[in-house]
Amino acid sequence: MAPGLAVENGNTLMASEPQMYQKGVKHLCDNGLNKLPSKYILPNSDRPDTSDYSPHLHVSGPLQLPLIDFAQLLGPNRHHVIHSLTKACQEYGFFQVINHGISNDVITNMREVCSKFFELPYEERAKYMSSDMHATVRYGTSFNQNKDNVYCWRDFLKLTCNPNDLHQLLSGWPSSPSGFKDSASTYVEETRGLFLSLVKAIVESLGKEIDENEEQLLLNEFENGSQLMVVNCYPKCPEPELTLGMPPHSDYGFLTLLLQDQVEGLQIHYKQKWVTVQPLPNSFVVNIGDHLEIFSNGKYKSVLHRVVVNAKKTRISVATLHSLPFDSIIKPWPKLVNEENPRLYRDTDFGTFLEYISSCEPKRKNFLESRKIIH
Ligand SMILES: O=C(O)CCC(=O)C(=O)O
Ligand SMILES: [Fe+2]
Repeated sequence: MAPGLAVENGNTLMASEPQMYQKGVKHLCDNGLNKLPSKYILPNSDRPDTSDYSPHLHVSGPLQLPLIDFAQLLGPNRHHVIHSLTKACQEYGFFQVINHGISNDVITNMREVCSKFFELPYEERAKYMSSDMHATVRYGTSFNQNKDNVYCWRDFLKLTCNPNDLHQLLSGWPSSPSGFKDSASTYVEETRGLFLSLVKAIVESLGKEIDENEEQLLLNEFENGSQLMVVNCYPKCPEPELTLGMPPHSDYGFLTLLLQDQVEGLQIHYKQKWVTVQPLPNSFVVNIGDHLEIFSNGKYKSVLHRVVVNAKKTRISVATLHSLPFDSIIKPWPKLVNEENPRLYRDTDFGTFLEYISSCEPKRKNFLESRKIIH
């Protein structure tokens, strides 16, 4: 047992508990744990319902998200795929992309360096810890560790990777494990390429005529847009039914591309129920963020999702959040606003979004609600 630890009620506790939790879940587990510390125990109403939480107890089984075959999107069947995309965005706010063209090597290398990062000694990971929500490299724990009363069972590494500054940003990225910077920067560039193709298809799926010039202008904005990568680690949890890896939230960007491993954990709010998304090897789960909800004037909604943890396997996921540049104004696409379809959201600058996220527990969709115009 590490120095400074004391055993109480069969549970291992630190003499100076608050600091211990700031060091993250991985650190806590590495010191031996057979019971969930109270810091992570959610009130009854917020706990994952065990009938939802355990895939084996699922009445209807895990959810297979609508599949978007990216190769088909680039071929003669594009209009069919665009139609499926409209349906997926409207019904689920989520879809799964296959045949996306990002090679297995790029994905495998990324998975490997991410796993290795969380296996590094605590002191090595701690070099990237920062309480500054605006730091461009940030290792941390929970959802918003400065504000959360109950902590989530998650550690993360967040890297800002905006294309215009990527070269300069890279110098601050973890130098250990070896190959991290190479694998992660390749992954960032490849996911950005996929995002740009998906944005083009999403704009098309909104069903408005757009000439080539207009389209190019719109896409140029995204090309120089913002990108944040979040590597999430959810260690094995001694009492998974009492806590969550991530609370219900929507993502603030335009689209999020998520690479999950084979361990189930992601749940989306679908037809008033929490349903587990079945992992599909080497695919990307894509979901609509708040900015796309605003841009589409509410035609597409950002959907609440959360993460449940389990007692058997550590889970690692990589999310890249893509949107317009940080200095942009997020607003409904004028083509979607007319007399019959009045504008439903106020203009919002990106900074206000980020300010909100760092200043409170950004649970559920409170911020987006505050941007709505009530007619
Ligand atoms: O780990 C997951 O499956 C989801 C992660 C997520 O929702 C996020 O990073 O915003
Ligand atoms: Fe998310």
